[in-house]
Amino acid sequence: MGVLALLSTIQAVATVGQAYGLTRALVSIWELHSLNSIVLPVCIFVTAFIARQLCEVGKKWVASHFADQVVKDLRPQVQHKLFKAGPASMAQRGTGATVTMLLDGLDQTKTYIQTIMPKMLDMGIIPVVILVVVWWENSLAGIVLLVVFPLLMFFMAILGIAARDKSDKQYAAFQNLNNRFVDTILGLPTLKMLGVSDNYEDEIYKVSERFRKRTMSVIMVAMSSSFALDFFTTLSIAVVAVFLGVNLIHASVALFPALFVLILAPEYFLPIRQFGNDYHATLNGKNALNDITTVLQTPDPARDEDLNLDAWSEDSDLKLSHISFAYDMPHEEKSDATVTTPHALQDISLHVHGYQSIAIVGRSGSGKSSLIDMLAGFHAPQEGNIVLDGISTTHLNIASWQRHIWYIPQKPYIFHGTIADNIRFYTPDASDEQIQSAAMQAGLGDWLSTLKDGLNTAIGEGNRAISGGQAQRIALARVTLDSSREILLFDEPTAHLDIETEYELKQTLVPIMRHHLVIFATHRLHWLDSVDRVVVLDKGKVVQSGVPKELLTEAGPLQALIGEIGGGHVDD
Ligand SMILES: Nc1ncnc2c1ncn2[C@@H]1O[C@H](COP(=O)(O)OP(=O)(O)OP(=O)(O)O)[C@@H](O)[C@H]1O
Repeated sequence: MGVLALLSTIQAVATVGQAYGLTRALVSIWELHSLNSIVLPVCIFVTAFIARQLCEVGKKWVASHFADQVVKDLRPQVQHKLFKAGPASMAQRGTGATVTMLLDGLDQTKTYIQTIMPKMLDMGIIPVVILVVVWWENSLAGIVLLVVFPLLMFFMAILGIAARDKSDKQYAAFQNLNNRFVDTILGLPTLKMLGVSDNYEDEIYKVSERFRKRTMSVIMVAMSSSFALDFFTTLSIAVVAVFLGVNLIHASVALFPALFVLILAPEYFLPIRQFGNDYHATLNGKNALNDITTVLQTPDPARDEDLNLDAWSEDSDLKLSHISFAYDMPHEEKSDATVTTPHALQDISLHVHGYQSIAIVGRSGSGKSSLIDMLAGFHAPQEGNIVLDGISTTHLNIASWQRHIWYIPQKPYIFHGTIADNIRFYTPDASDEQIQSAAMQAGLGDWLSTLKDGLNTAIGEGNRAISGGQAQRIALARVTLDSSREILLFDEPTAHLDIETEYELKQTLVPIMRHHLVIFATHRLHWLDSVDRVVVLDKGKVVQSGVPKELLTEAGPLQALIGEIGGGHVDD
């Protein structure tokens, strides 16, 4: 910043020197002096011109270097913040908007910083230096310039506010477009299957049209603003010129000061004009920077690094008391005071002790995944209390708790790499034999024998596609590979498996359950024979809880659920 300010000051002095040399040379020629008399002014002009250009290049280099460094620092900070915020926050922002912020947004921020910062310094330094010189030469011309400048700033601010409002809307439309686009790409198989991909194409077209119109309206404001700025500066220069011309005619001012001031007048307005033009051109970068700053300023979810859980053993204890939780409202609904989100979990009390296996069942939307996510520490309850091994805490985002957890979501993520890499993802030191054995245990044997490269087959984004069931088996293989974690949280661990494969996997999972705390959400009620407890959820509340055998004999919510589903699968 200091270097940029120094270069701007040198540039201001060089601009004055350039105008001085030019004026001196012109006046000498006008007054018919010898050619020798213009050598020095021309040298001054050329030196000042070169110095000015060098300053310009230097400023660009420094600003680009600075912007590079800022973006280099920002990128890991934003990533770290997003990782800390967890999957719930990502779901709320939208994948498309997040990816755009991290890729295009950071590049736009770089352009914004490297363009606007030197222009702001120029605007603050160059006109002041020129004004002092003009005032020195002709105080009345100085007064004209001084009066016009705040007026110009005022116009620029008004137009800037109008452009900013439009640009905010355009940026929101851009984020919406990105989210829609990613949504459509991810949902393409469903859209094709339902035969509505054409409708979605129309929808994307409409959203992109909206974005186009908003972009056009930003460009309109930017163009009118540039026009207004140019008009007013030209008018101001004309006023100065007329004023000097009249004084020249009346011989109340000499030719040199009049010409010198006239040549300097456009230079006085140049920084503000350049700032105005670049401000509009970089509004997207400004919005991206705001977006990034908002992410960075979002308070981290409460995380307890101090609460220490050495291990989960047969004597360990977890008590949730009167827990309630509601998801954050989507951004567009936040401003609407009449909209409230219903609680996903309400007044939940749950006592878990030692190596138990607990099935959480309920209709779709009853809160099973939300409860599992809360146990994994992704959501902090808004009400209620949690006591972990005798220590009270308001949430389970606890480093030492999460170190003991295995969490398998409904759709386990498969990373770009080989099957073996994916299995050893959380256990990087596992040997090939251990991976092979974990793969067999998870029921991957038949599939692997059909693959030419076996465990070394590349899968994940852009590689060989795999089925949902295969992804879940890989996730289960990760679990069997790591015996150091005693708590298993599963959200529909067998949702994508056919009943025969599920039965095979059940044989693998049931022995694991005996020496682990296993809590899993499931729609498949045959698991009830293998678990110690079942918790029935309905509309976010625990409506029944107990030993499955006992609950199955009495009329109640579990019976009603079984009645509804008929077979072994609970669904609406
Ligand atoms: N990210 C989210 N933002 C807002 N509301 C959500 C979010 N995720 C879930 N919900 C809402 O919270 C409630 C509970 O959802 P949850 O996914 O926990 O139910 P579930 O029993 O696991 O359903 P399913 O069996 O269909 O997976 C539902 O009303 C759902 O619409």
